[in-house]
Amino acid sequence: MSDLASRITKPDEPAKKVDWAESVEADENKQQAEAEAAAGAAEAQVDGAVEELGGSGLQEPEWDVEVSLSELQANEATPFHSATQWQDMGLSEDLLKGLLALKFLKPSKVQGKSLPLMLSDPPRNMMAQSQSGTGKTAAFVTAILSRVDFTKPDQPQALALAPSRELARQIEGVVNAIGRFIEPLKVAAAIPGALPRDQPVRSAVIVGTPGTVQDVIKRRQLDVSQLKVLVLDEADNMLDQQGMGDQCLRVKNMLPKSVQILLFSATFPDKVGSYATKFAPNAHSLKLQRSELTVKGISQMFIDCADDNIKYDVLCKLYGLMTIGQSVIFVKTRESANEIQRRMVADGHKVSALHAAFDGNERDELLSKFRQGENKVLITTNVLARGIDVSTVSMVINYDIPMKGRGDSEPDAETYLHRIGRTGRFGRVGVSISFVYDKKSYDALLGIANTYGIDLVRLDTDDWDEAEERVKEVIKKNRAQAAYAPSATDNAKAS
Ligand SMILES: Nc1ncnc2c1ncn2[C@@H]1O[C@H](COP(=O)(O)OP(=O)(O)OP(=O)(O)O)[C@@H](O)[C@H]1O
Repeated sequence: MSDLASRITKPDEPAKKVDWAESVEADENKQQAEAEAAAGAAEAQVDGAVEELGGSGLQEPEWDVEVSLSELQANEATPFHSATQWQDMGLSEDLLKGLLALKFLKPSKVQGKSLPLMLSDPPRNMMAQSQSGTGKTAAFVTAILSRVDFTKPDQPQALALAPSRELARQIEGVVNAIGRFIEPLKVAAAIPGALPRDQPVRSAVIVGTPGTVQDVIKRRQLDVSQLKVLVLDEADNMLDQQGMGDQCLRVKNMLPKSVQILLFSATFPDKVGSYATKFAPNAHSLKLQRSELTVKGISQMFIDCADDNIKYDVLCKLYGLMTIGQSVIFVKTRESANEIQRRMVADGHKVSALHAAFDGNERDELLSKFRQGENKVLITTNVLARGIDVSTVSMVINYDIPMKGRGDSEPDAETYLHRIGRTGRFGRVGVSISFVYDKKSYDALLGIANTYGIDLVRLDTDDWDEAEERVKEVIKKNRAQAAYAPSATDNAKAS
């Protein structure tokens, strides 16, 4: 393990022996006492947890609030800071009201930078990259709602495509939430089973998956003659030639030539870069360096399991931590998702599985229960790796390291980044734990760590008390103060 060792940070504190149940109880009491003090700061952040965005509407657990969102947004070093205000962007009153009602008090960096470019006239294409959980959805939804002419509410004018039905539904929710003061606002979801067959789509905004959208256009259910904006969320995934690239191109070719194309993702690997440039020619571009891609609030850890069987035992040991907040466990196949769920349930744990073999309604219901906090642990495949925003997710487990290529020959660094990005949303902290168990999985994780310059923390399973304490500490911190605090040199420069 010498190579990975150079990327590994060992926990620095000495192992602390604590009784797990006692420490949780003590922490709960402390949290209650701290809750009131923290309330002011906590109030500054309401996001995917709010009912309007499909969340439970409950306040998040009163974990230690390390730093308020307003402090985080004031810090230029974070992706949550913007030099501009919503009020400077020429948005309509209704839109401003919608953003502020969601307590989106200030734009994030990607919002502040991309919106003026997307809204400039004549419209120009845009390719925008920003870390996971930094508000790309609100950026393109605000652009869409600024471009639509609401005197023609039945006329399709904007189309957003996403790689999964869950993400399309989520974006539909964000359009309705940000546009709640716009009258009349009509949004349709073009996902399998959601649109009545053979009836025209009478909505100004359509959010869908590429296959279904292609079908409804072909069947002349969707009149695209006046479409002004096309958004591809998770654009690198959507344009991937091995996946949905052809479908997206066919959809684009059926739209008016003048359509403004907006591509958003946290990752734009070189491989799709040139294709994306052809798909959205002459685009404004906001790009990140590879080293900027990891979200600082996510503590990335790994566990070296002796063999494949041990992975399951380790997972069960982690169960107590998984249910402090909410957790997502990523596995390679639907079959292993089912199998792990079956075993865990038989062993007395409450977990659900969600993958593409379930029918649409079942998938909607499962995710809705997870958003509401009814289910705390979700076992899934890459179908939920991208875009899904549940702010109370505090832990992501890579039960299988994501792989791609023929015969899973290469590590899938982009998918790793998207998977771990299901936690640490908009400045929160979270933990990701990746399991390695043989040379292939070890080399794959090393490759990913090298790609992004990640310092992985190794969790020592010989000392569970210490491992648990370490993870629990991170989960309980509501904000990433340490990670985003300006360094001493930054302070010196500023003064
Ligand atoms: N300006 C803002 N102020 C406060 N919260 C915000 C703001 N913009 C977005 N959020 C919240 O941040 C969270 C993450 O946003 P979003 O899902 O758009 O991230 P993303 O960049 O699209 O992530 P991903 O790359 O994973 O798709 C959401 O819960 C959203 O409600």
